[in-house]
Amino acid sequence: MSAAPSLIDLRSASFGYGDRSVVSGVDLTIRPGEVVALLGPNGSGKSTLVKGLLGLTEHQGGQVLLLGTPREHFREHTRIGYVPQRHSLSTSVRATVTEIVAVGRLPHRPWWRPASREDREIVAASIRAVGLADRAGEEVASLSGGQQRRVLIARALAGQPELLVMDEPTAGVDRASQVALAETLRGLAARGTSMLVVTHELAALRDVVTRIVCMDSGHVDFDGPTAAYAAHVAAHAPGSTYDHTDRPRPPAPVGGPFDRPEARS
Ligand SMILES: Nc1ncnc2c1ncn2[C@@H]1O[C@H](COP(=O)(O)OP(=O)(O)OP(=O)(O)O)[C@@H](O)[C@H]1O
Repeated sequence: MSAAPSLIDLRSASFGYGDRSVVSGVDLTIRPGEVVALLGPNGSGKSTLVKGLLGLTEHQGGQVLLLGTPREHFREHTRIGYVPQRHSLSTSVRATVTEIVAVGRLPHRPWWRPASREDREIVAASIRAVGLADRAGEEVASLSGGQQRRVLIARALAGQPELLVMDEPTAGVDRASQVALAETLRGLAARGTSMLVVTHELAALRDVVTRIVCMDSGHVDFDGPTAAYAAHVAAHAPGSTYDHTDRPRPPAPVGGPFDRPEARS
């Protein structure tokens, strides 16, 4: 086991809304350098879990440590970047890519101090990291949904987080943007960026992910390396309702878990 301090540490954690518990009894540790894919059927509680650990849904039980600090006392929110689900930029926003990404630097300086040269360099590097350097001066409203998603990832990166949490970054965008987003995440992983990625499109991230965590009905039912995930999928009878995508399940697994046709389309 690595001696590096954990970025996320959940012990029997439960999250929900009001009186309703959605996620319960979750143990999860994420360490620096890991790229964890969080999978599970629709409604299994993936978003509730990531929002819960970030303090955006109710913490109903167990322990939640963020960078070693209990969630209730954690104040350094820029150390964990978050790109929420189905979030894109309003087409009515008249701002350039650079201006939007620069917002990610704001928590790092007093409101009255103008951006420093270092701030500007970090913003430019964040835009390069998502492959949008050639669009930096353009208005975000002129970009596709997938490109806007990359702008939001760049904005999170500009905060120089130690962990990047993304809720379905490749969902609902065209195939070309999915490929570009996967390329973006690949580049970040190569630079050692730790990530927790909720996804249904595992195939797109096959060579990026180091570990898979699966949820079912509010519980973690698998947590292990990508190679072991194949056996987990195989253990569930073909044709059962067990499925980590919202598309029809094929009659039998084809090749490895990453090669399932429904995950590729
Ligand atoms: N704001 C909310 N208030 C009350 N219940 C909610 C809220 N958001 C989600 N839920 C409920 O929590 C359960 C889990 O939803 P959640 O969005 O966490 O699942 P998910 O695995 O992320 O699903 P998907 O893959 O469709 O995004 C669902 O029954 C959902 O109706």
